Amino acid sequence: MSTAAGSQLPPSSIPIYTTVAAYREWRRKAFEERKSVGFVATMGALHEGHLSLVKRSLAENDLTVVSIFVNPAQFAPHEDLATYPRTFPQDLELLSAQSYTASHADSTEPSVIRKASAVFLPTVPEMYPSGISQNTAEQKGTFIEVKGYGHQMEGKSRPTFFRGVATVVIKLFNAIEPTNAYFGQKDIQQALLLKRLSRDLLLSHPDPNHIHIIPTARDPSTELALSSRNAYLTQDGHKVAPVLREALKAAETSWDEGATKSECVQNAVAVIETRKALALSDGLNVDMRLDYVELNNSDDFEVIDAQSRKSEAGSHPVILSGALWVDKTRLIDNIILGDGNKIIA
Ligand SMILES: Nc1ncnc2c1ncn2[C@@H]1O[C@H](COP(=O)(O)OP(=O)(O)OP(=O)(O)O)[C@@H](O)[C@H]1O
Ligand SMILES: CC(C)(CO)[C@@H](O)C(=O)[O-]
Ligand code: BAL
Repeated sequence: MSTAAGSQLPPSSIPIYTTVAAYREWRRKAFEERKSVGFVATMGALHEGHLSLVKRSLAENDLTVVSIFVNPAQFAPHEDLATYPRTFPQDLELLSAQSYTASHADSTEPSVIRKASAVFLPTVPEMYPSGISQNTAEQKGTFIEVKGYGHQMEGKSRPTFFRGVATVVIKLFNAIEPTNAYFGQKDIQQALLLKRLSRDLLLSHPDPNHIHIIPTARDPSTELALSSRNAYLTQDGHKVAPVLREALKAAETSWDEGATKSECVQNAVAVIETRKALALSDGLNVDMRLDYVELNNSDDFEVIDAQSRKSEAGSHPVILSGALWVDKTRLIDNIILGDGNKIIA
């Protein structure tokens, strides 16, 4: 299949658009034909987590667009932009293999097999016409901040992260004009913040109710949350990485049993400390550093009170989340306490 601009792209059964102008030609036809467009934004190095988003989009939309763009603005200068895994030919193969059979309500009509309709693969200058520095003090041009919602949780450790995410995602929404967009629960703060961005900026493509949060896909045997950065883990790193999920599960159990927030966090930390000690005695060559375990209100991301308990929170969703460094890999994970159905849908 020919591509809009690229000559060095691998052969693909899915059209690849590298410019906004070429993509818009395609999108115009979809508008004219009144086709719904589902959108999955990614940074590539695709895995089953990304594919679960693609599957949902294929099931719920006539057409599905996947973007692959490693966004410099969301990486701080000391972070891993240069080494972020880039596996485009493999990504295309995985995407090409996804399909969904849509049957008509009227059973006399033949069913339709849906596959991803387009890949949006822009260059950095295409997305940042005014240029882009990872150093926010040097940046010029237009940036988006969702004030008050980007400094807690992940934003505490990555202060410029959500500015970079909000900026690139508003650009992607403007370019793609999706009917529906799909984001993963693994990055829960990101997904909720993007819903807020859509609400605050009165977006229609997508409106906040058409931004969907999909449960975290996990390794079936260890429950480790799938993540592109897991590719950085060594063999020993893989052995200890599931402990973040185990720690969060321990905190969830404590919460359900009526413990205070502060006791829940202590229990999670204890699980990680025990695993660290075991790794040492087993002679594993691995460096584990807990970044945080915290419980935050799902509305405003503020930290909940140390003495809060489940009985006070009721069914209102609280985000139990954590980040753990295993050598150079920063793992994140979360569990929604309370009524997760108010968030994940
Ligand atoms: N395990 C997962 N389950 C469901 N969705 C996921 C999972 N991992 C990532 N996603 C979602 O896929 C989308 C693209 O994410 P991204 O390309 O950054 O992948 P990633 O695996 O999260 O990478 P990273 O290692 O940088 O965190 C985001 O909406 C993200 O939340
Ligand atoms: C949403 C996103 C594609 C923006 O670059 C990225 O933050 C991600 O992959 O989660
Ligand atoms: N999935 C989050 C992308 C990032 O950490 O940059």
